[in-house]
Amino acid sequence: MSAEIVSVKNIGLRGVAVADTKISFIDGQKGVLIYRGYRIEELAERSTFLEVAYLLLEGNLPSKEELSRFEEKVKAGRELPQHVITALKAMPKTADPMDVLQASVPMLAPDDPDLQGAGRNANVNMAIRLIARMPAVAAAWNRIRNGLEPLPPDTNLAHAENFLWQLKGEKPDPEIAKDLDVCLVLHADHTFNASTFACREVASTRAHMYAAVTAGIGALSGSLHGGANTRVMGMLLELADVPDVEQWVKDQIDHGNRIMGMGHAVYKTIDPRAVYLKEMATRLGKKTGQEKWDYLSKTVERVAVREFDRRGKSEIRPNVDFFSAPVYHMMGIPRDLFTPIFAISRIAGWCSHIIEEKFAEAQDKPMLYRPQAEYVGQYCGLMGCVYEPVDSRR
Ligand SMILES: CC(=O)SCCNC(=O)CCNC(=O)[C@H](O)C(C)(C)COP(=O)(O)OP(=O)(O)OC[C@H]1O[C@@H](n2cnc3c(N)ncnc32)[C@H](O)[C@@H]1OP(=O)(O)O
Ligand SMILES: O=C([O-])CC(=O)C(=O)O
Repeated sequence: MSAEIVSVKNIGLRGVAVADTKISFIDGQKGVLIYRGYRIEELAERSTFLEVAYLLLEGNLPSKEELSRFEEKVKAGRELPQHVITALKAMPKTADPMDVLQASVPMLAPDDPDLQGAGRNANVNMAIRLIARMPAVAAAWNRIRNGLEPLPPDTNLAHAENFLWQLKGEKPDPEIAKDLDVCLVLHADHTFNASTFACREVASTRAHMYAAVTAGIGALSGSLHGGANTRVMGMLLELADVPDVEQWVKDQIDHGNRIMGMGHAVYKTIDPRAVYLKEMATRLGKKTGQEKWDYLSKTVERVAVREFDRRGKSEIRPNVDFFSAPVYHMMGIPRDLFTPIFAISRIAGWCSHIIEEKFAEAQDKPMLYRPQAEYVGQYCGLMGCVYEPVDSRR
C-alpha cells in the first residue's frame, strides 16, 4: 500500500541510529560503558552518584564548589509536597511501587517553580528536584503501605544514606550505603535504552520534563527492561527450595523460557556493570552472612552460560539486573522496590537525555520522532468499507 516505507520491522530498531548523543557510549562487543567520556569502572570507584548526575546533566565533572552546591540543591529538594503524601495515603496498599512512582511524578509537577521555564537552567532545576524526590516517594510509599508514617529527610545524610534512612527509619551501615551509591552510579545511564527512548520521544513533542519522565518509568517497569531485577530475585527465592538447581536452569532453557537478568540488546559479552555487581554480591554475602544468594546466583550463571554456549548463543551473559537482585536483597530492600531503585538512579540519565533532546545539544536528531507502521488491517480501498448502521449489523 505505501511504497515509500523503509522496513526495519523485525529488529526492534537494533543497530538503527535515530539521533546523536553526547551523554553515554557502549561498546557491546568489548563490554565497555562510558558516561561523558569516563569509564563506568572509574566512576564507580571514585565518584558518588550525585557527582555522576552532575556529569551527565552538565557534561563535565564538577569542581568541589560546584559539587557542593549541587548536593545542597538536591538536599533542599527532598521534602515531598503534602498533597503527594495525602495522595499516597489514599492509594490501595497493594499498589505496585513502580505504578505508585509513575503516578506520583506528574503530581510533583505543579509544585515545581521551574515548570513553566523554557530554558536549560529551568530544566536542570527540575531534574535536581526529581533526583531528590523520587527516592523520597519510593521510601514514603514503602512506609505508608506498611502502616507507618513517612519520615522527613535528614540533611546530614548523603543521597543513598538518606534514602535508606527514609526507607527503614534507622541510620544505615556506612558500607551498605556506599554500596547502594555505587549501584546508583552503575545504573545512571545507558544510551538509547527503551525507557530513555520513551522519555526522549515524549520530550520531542515539547511536553515538559515530568511528562517525559513518567513515560520512562512506565517503560522501565517491564520485565524485559528494568523490571527484570525483581524477577531475578523471584527466581532465586524459588530456587532456594529446589533440590537440583542445575536441572531447573537447564529445563527452563530447554523449554524456551527466558532466564531473567541474562541477555542484552547491546552487550554481546558480559555487561561491565554485572562484573562489578557480582563482586559486590560476594562481599555482601560474607558481610551479611547471606552467602546463599551469592551461591545461587553464581550457580544459575554458571549453568545458564554453559547451556547458552552449548546452543551457540554465547552472547547471552548476565546483564545489570542479574546481580543487582541478590545485592539489594542482602541490603534488606523489599523485592518490589528493586525496579524503583533502578528508576531512582536512571532519573539522572533520563533528565540528561530530555535536556539533550529539548535543546538539540547533540548534532543530528529529528524535531519529532514519528516512525511509520505498515497497515495490515481491513482495507476496502480508499473510499472505505460499506458502513452498516448499528441496528442492521449482525
Ligand atoms: C536494564 C535492562 O533492560 S537489561 C535487560 C533486562 N531484561 C532481561 O534480563 C530479560 C531477559 N533477557 C531478554 O529477554 C533478552 O536478552 C533481551 C530482551 C534483554 C535482549 O534480547 P535481544 O538481544 O534483543 O534478543 P532477542 O530477544 O531477540 O533474543 C534472541 C535469542 O536469544 C534468546 N534469549 C535472549 N535472552 C535470553 C534469556 N535471558 N534467556 C533465554 N534465552 C534468551 C531468545 O530466546 C532468542 O532465541 P531464538 O533466536 O532462538 O528465538
Ligand atoms: O540498554 C538497554 O537496552 C537496557 C538498559 O537500560 C541497561 O542495560 O541499562
